[in-house]
Amino acid sequence: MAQPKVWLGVSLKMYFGYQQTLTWCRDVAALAQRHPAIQQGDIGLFVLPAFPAIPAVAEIFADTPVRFGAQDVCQAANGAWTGEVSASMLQELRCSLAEIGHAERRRHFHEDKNQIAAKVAMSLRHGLAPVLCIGEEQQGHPEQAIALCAQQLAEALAEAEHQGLQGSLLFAYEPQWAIGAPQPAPDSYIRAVCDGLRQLPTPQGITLQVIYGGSAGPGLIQRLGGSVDGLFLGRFAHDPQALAQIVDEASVLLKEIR
Ligand SMILES: O=C(CO)COP(=O)(O)O
Repeated sequence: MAQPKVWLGVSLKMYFGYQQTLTWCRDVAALAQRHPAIQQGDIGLFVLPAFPAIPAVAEIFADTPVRFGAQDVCQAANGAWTGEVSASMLQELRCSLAEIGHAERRRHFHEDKNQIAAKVAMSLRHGLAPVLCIGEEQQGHPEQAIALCAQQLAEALAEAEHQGLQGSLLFAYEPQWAIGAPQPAPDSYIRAVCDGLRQLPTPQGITLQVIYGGSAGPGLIQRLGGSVDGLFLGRFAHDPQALAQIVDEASVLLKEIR
């Protein structure tokens, strides 16, 4: 299947309970069913619920183009890794994506670059597109952010390159200072950084699309224009109507710029 021109992804983090997750996903499934740009594959919608909800979410999205995946994946294939979930089990559950290296996991669970590189490789090995989260801690100049992200991207892809793995990767540029904030990073800042990130080299056989996350919500995708390949949403997609508005904005943008 061709890659969508615009991605809209939502991580539910640990905000919703089980039933609340399913109710929200049913609303998203209905949105996907009625929206031509999603049906035609121009907009790729994906949802990352908490692990226990994945089988039920898979049922809800079964007859829709909505992709789903996990918020994390184990770096090891299987074995004595209490509390972890393997890439192969996610594959069995029909996940197509695995989020890796979110700032909250780096902060609370001290995930380091070696773990992240191993998770990227493990995901690609099992046909899961990594949603690789990278972003600077403090706001500075766009050039500094690009340099730091470039280094983190190279580190995250090192193991996959070493193993000669192929696949597509979503690079979620998430400046840490803009996550959980009242508003996203300034438009000009996001555009400058994402324009730079889209030029970064990748190992042969690995393709990359850049999406922005960090207090993204209605109005942002149009302001960013063609500088990003989509958005990675959190809180501001909890209201299904807000998500529907963002989908509408993305389809207007597609008509304008592509
Ligand atoms: O971290 C994010 C997406 O994974 C962004 O979350 P918020 O949009 O809630 O800041």
